[in-house]
Amino acid sequence: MSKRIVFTGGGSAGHVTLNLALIPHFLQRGWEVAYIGSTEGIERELVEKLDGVRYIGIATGKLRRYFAWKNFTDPLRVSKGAWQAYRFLADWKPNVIFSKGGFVSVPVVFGAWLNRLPVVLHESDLTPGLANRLSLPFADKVCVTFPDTLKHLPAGKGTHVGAIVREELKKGRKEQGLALCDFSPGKPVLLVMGGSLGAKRLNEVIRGTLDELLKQYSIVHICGKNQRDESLQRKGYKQFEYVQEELPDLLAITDLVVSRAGSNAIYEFLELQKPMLLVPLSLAASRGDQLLNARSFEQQGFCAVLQEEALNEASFLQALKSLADKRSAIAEKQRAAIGKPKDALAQVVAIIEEAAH
Ligand SMILES: CC(=O)N[C@H]1[C@@H](OP(=O)(O)OP(=O)(O)OC[C@H]2O[C@@H](n3ccc(=O)[nH]c3=O)[C@H](O)[C@@H]2O)O[C@H](CO)[C@@H](O)[C@@H]1O
Repeated sequence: MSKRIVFTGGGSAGHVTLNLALIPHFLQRGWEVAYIGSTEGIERELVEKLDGVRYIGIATGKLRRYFAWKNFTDPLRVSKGAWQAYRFLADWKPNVIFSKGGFVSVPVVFGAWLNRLPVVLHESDLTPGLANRLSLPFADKVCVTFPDTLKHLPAGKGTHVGAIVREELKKGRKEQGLALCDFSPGKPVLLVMGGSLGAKRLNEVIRGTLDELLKQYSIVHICGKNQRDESLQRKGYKQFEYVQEELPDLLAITDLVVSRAGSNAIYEFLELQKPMLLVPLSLAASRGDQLLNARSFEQQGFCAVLQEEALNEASFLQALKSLADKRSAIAEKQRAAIGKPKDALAQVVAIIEEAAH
């Protein structure tokens, strides 16, 4: 009988990306693959495009750090989701569960533990997120992207595997990228990426400084769902809500990046040697994981950082200028870092296969 694996994780693209890179590998090896995600999250849209993967949508709720009426009904939804996950795992009997984190993953990991199934977690931020911290007692192994994350895990549970960057991101074609944006060759291209969910404040600052920026750059602006501003559309400024198959070609024409500091995105830019100005999600809106990711990259000389609390049009233009001035020094550090390849994907696969035994 073929082996079975359940992937879980969701809520934002960052919690799905790695699963998307791993799934084809298991399908090619003849494993049966199921994905447990939420009924309406981004993971459903991304995973349902794949052939050969069974998608199980479960009810989900969120632990919020602020008041919302949903705080009263969400515990019921989480209990329902936990029951749905438990039932599925008991019936389907997978050999192993791989969890990428995000709020949907906690009941799945708990259900796996009740069914005595092995669980492998993955943490791509420098410090473990809440979902992974809750899942930790029920997991057999944890793979991590940043070496320093091991300090936050029980001894022996964690393995540093490094970042997994989708191969297709390295295969972009410049001519296609320029054609997609209708850009003229020659002018440097600035890519602005507000994380998989967009970034409202960053969008405002880009738009407020657009005339100034366009004097020097062509701009690709990934601004998030329903955040396009058609009135600003003009030659040299191309807006996207979210990109999928276009991303490699857009990266191929990119000279400088302005981005949130989600761990997947910043490791992708590092691998592709893009000097980057990181604007981590504010401490008011998050647990501060992006700030730690960004500071770690800054200490290694891979990027410049501008905190959202200090973000305004003047500070942004100044930070961008200083990034442009330092770009060759940054590129040098980036080249040296990626000169030491580590096959992260193969390591994660080996850890999952071992757990499945
Ligand atoms: C608001 C929030 O909770 N953010 C978290 C989320 O970010 P987020 O989901 O933004 O995560 P990442 O930056 O890690 O990953 C985004 C992924 O989406 C891809 N992408 C993005 C835009 C686009 O148009 N197309 C596309 O394919 C990127 O290439 C990347 O692979 O997960 C990260 C990893 O746990 C955390 O560090 C972030 O703090």
